[in-house]
Amino acid sequence: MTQEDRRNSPVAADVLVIDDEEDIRELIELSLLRMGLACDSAGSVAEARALLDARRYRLCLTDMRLPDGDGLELVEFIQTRHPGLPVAVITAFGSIETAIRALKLGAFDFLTKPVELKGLRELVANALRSREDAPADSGGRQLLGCSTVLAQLRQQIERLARNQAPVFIHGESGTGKEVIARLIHSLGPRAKGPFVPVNCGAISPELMESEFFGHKKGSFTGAATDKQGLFQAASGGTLFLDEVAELPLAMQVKLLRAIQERAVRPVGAHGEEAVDVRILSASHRDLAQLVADGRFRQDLFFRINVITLRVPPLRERPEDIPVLAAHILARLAEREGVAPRRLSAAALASLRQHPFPGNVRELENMLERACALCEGDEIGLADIELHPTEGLVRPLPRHDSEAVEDAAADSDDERIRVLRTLDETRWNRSAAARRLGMTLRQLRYRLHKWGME
Ligand SMILES: Nc1ncnc2c1ncn2[C@@H]1O[C@H](COP(=O)(O)OP(=O)(O)OP(=O)(O)O)[C@@H](O)[C@H]1O
Repeated sequence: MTQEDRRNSPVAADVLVIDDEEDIRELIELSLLRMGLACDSAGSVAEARALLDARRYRLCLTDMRLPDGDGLELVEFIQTRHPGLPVAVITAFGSIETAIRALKLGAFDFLTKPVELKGLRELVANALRSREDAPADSGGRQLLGCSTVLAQLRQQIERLARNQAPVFIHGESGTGKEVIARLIHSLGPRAKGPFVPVNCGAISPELMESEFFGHKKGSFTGAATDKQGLFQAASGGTLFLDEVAELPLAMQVKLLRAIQERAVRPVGAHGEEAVDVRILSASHRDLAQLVADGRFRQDLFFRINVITLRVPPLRERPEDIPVLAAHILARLAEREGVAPRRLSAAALASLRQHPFPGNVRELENMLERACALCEGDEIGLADIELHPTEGLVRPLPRHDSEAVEDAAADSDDERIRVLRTLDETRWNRSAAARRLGMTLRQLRYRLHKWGME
């Protein structure tokens, strides 16, 4: 079959093998054929890219040295254009550094030359098995990035996924805390159970108990039917307490009890119901400091914070920006049904200098805006509109007294900042609050004060 025939063939092969040495290609293809797998092969980076864009594969195996480039380029290409496709590299004996670079870029494994058939078969079987076992819901998002800290974070996540300890994920807004929580859930033994995220800052204090533990019909005005709580909904799976620092103290006591007793009592019910949930939580705030200030209960802090995962802000890992940007641009292009746009070298360089107070979410918003503005297929410096003030915006104080809240809410600058962000997020209040570095409740408070809600 010629490359042209293959491109036009809708039937997917299982594995794409990329090597410029024909006898190695044949050897690999033959062993895979014996495993009942159909192969396509390519002898160069360009040929491989064309096949990857034209057909669907379950696995890709690439040699490192190719006549028009190297295997690392292909690993990067696959992470951005075909995320989710497992790729392994074949490296020359003794070049372990290259293998490590490939793993950091997202390859799942490597083989060394001369290729041993037993090792090859094991690697292929593993790749295909882990794909089949992969749970449907990891939120559809991967934790992308090639920085050393992110590679370490991925390793920690894999380890933590296997046990049941409560994990507190600490990082600024938009750094990927929810992506991480979903990964811990989806890589662990509870993957087939539900993942229930809850934004603790967005539930009104009066309804909190009923939201978490459920209620019985008639237990209060408006309780027209029995209602299941978040704990019951997450039973057998994971309950993710996002913005956990926003929980009122009274609710913290009840939550602690539910976690300790592994049981909840719905509002209006007489007895308790056993629940089996793993608790993950997250916040951009320093919980230990809140404990010291008497704003967060120490006993709950110890319960939920058995292990802390720190997610570094994007400005501490600018090397992740190219991979993230390419991935975001590919996703936007797929949504629009067009070819992905590229970032010019100058645009990329200036992104790497930007402090990104809103982290990956800010990068996503910025690129979405840039795609809307940009006319060609390359996004230039002029399209990315880096507002110098964006980098200077500090998160507002969150636990300060009403007086401080009022002063912040009253300033014109603050009003302009809030309104501009609301416009940018098309009045999606949750998204705007996150970008502004405040809770939904704080945003609502401001809008209410300004007579806008
Ligand atoms: N490493 C990453 N790889 C891919 N996407 C990422 C990564 N980090 C963040 N994102 C994306 O950035 C956006 C924000 O991520 P997420 O909601 O997980 O952040 P967060 O820290 O939970 O934010 P918040 O504290 O405001 O709730 C999402 O669209 C997410 O998919």
